[in-house]
Amino acid sequence: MAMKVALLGCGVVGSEVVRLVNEQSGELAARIGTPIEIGGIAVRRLDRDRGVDPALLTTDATALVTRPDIDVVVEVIGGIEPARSLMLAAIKAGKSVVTANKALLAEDGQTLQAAARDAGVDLYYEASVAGAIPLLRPLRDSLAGDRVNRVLGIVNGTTNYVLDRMDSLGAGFTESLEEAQALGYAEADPTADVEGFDAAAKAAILARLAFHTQRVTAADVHREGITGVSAADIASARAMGCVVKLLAICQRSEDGESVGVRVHPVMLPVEHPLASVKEAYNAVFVEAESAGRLMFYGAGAGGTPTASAVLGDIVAVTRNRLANTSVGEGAHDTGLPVHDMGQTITSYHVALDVADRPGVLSKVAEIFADHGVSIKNVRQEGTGDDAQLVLVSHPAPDSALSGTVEELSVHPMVRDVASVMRVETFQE
Ligand SMILES: NC(=O)c1ccc[n+]([C@@H]2O[C@H](COP(=O)([O-])OP(=O)(O)OC[C@H]3O[C@@H](n4cnc5c(N)ncnc54)[C@H](O)[C@@H]3O)[C@@H](O)[C@H]2O)c1
Ligand SMILES: N[C@@H](CCO)C(=O)O
Ligand code: NA
Repeated sequence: MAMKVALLGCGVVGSEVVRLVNEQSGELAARIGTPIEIGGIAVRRLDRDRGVDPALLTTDATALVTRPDIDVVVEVIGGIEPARSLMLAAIKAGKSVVTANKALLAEDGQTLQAAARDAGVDLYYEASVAGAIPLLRPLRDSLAGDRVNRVLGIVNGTTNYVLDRMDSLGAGFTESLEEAQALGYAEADPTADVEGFDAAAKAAILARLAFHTQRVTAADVHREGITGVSAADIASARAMGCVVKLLAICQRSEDGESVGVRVHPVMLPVEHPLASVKEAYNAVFVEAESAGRLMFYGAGAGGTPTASAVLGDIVAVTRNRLANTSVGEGAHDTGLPVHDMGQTITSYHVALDVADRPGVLSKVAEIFADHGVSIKNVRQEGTGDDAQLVLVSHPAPDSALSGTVEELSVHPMVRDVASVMRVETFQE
């Protein structure tokens, strides 16, 4: 008997899921041992030609998710509601659920996982982080016997595309964002991309899986987007042999008692493996105690690559159903809390427009020292009234670094803080 899939949403990702399920039906049946069929597709409007059998379309998603013949519900609507209610209704009705919805998982993944455990069904969400890249199941399954200490990644394709265009072509922010939207990478509201909300949601999901701590939600993630990244920042990064990337960083504290989860622009040395990730590609660097460093790379956005991850999950949950089993994810909770950004150890790059006069450098150095921040290197560019001091700090608590910049920004000797950005180092 065929496994029946109900699809919720038929947009960029959903329409590709339909196409792939139909095109690959023979191969999928052979691999799984049973055919997979699309049993129904919930859409908002019936009057659009989607190239699918119109008899499959319905506007009544609630009825579809509880229909007795449906085995697996695939949610690709996005957003919190009605996605959450529909998924909970599906789970309660004994269906396994596959979703690409990072916003919902980051906000309320705990509720969904608990419901799935109670119902003895699966909730799979590989497409929600880094699109096509197999990342969540490697973290959940392959690294289940290891201790992950840090996850560092480019997890938003839109912002990587924009930053890459600004850096490699000198393109403007707005035109690059419009291109990313036209290519189907951006969220329905691209503010979610450029202000870092999308990456923050993914960071929360990654932190939960990496550190087995259920309590991380998107609200716990320190978030800064890329709207403040200027051409001057990108030029400053270049002068230091760096590129600017928006990174999601999930890290255990030194004492192992808490975790830090953050998303912000970073100056990354060109020799760092993440620095060469171009266009809308994603890449995630995982540092584990026994496995060492691992890197996952590939297409993080776009309808077809994302649909590939959705299909992989459909196959996995179908196999589990046939074996009469489910994963029961989220039952083990280390309860590790999230510490404040201020406590996180970071390094800053600071470029200051100053006058080239005696005493300026020593005053700037004194302000760093007053905040307990040690300077790693300093260089001067230009002379006279157009001088710029470029300083890179040693690692220090983020609160000490932001305090230093705050004091510098109001000091009469500093004409302007031309660029401030955190710096990641890399040792081979
Ligand atoms: N596009 C990508 O590259 C990508 C990558 C990874 C994850 N995702 C995630 O996949 C999900 C879908 O993204 P998308 O890019 O396909 O979005 P989309 O806006 O293209 O598609 C969503 C579709 O859902 C429909 N919809 C909205 N409310 C509905 C309802 N109540 N009932 C039925 N249909 C409804 C919309 O009309 C739209 O066609 C989101 O959670 C997104 O974050 C997208
Ligand atoms: N808007 C997201 C889609 C993939 O989750 C991105 O640009 O990465
Ligand atoms: Na993925």
